[in-house]
Amino acid sequence: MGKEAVVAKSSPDACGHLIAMLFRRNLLDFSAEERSHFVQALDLAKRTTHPQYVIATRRSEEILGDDGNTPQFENISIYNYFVWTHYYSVKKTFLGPGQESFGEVDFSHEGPAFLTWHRFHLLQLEKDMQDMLQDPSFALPYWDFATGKNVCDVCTDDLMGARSSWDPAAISSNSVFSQWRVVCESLEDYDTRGTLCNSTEGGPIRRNPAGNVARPTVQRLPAPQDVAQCLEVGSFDTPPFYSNSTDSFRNTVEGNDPMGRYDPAVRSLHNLAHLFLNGTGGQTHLSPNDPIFVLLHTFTDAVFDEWLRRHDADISTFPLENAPIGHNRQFNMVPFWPPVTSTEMFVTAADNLGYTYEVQWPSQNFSISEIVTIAVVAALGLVGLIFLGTSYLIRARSKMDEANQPLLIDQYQPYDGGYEKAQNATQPMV
Ligand SMILES: O=C(O)c1cc2cc(O)c(O)cc2[nH]1
Repeated sequence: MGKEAVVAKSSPDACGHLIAMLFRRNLLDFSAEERSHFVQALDLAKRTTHPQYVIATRRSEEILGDDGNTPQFENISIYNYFVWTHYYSVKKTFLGPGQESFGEVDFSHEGPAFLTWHRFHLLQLEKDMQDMLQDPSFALPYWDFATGKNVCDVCTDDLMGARSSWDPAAISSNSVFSQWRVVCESLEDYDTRGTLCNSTEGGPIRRNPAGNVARPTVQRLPAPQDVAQCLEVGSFDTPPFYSNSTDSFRNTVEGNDPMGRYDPAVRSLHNLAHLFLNGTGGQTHLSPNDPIFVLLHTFTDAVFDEWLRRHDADISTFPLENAPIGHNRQFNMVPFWPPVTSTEMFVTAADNLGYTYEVQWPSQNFSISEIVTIAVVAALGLVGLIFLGTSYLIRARSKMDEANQPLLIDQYQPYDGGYEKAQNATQPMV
């Protein structure tokens, strides 16, 4: 059995068969042995040719090559396939030589399918790694990036790689990730020649957490309160189902204003975590090349799953139509094969997908106005209690006084010297 997962229970799938439950855990809770096993598994995935998929390196118009007889496909490693699918989903559309490529289509961001797309992306990598390791209990861990801090706590040499002492934007040579080389970095080629990313590896991963001095707002990670607030947003998504959707859980967790108000300068949660990494992990066409991407997205998926659980997985606000291209709920998510729709991924993971997260969710702090309201109500209540208590005491006291001082009772005969008179009557006269 793999070290990452504890298979403690099973749940029935759609056909009623029992399936083992995978536990996606916090990477920081891993033992030294589990950490090493996970890092080695990622490194093996980077070096192992994908046993099922090849990638297209030219668009459909040129897929048979210059001679019309040479299919333009390449083998690719399991991890680089994960990078390629993300690149393909965000790539610009080539409109022809000399024309600017069209950048308004994004199949995996800025729309309702953001969460469902990345959920399937992770499931595919997890399954590929299980098969590679011949270990069905292998589970991806997560990085709880909502620390509110300005440090990357998983950036250590036993995990995702510390900062190099020589170059602040490089990974320490003690980490295997310093040896990784990125794919899909030839943007110029893709956009001006209409080629597609191929399996050729280029430069090293760049990463400089909290190091973007030009943009102070991305020098600190999201806070736990951001997660708590975002889980309160009631609608999954709202028109226009884009990056300016207000009161939308999807848009909030994706990383616009936590309360769903759109402000192009504001980045939070998922987007902020990407930009905090400040390098390969902050550029959409490249970001999965930095393996922190996997952990950032498992945590984002954990927030999604918690939202589905708390709000009873109501798909009614996931649009059937009018979402950006590729984002309607019954569309196949590009470029996954076999075809899969957002609807299939819009389900609670434990009951339907065979995995769950071990997370302690932050509780919602009260806002200033809520604190003032609570204080006023509490003060009024206290005054009321004091008033009631005092009047009760006064009444009780006066009742006690009446009982303890019978001489004050009206019916009692007032003192008229009768006792002395009677006494005197029985005394013999001297
Ligand atoms: O600027 C952003 O908000 C931003 C950058 C970035 C990179 C990435 O790979 C994503 O998946 C999202 C994202 N957002």
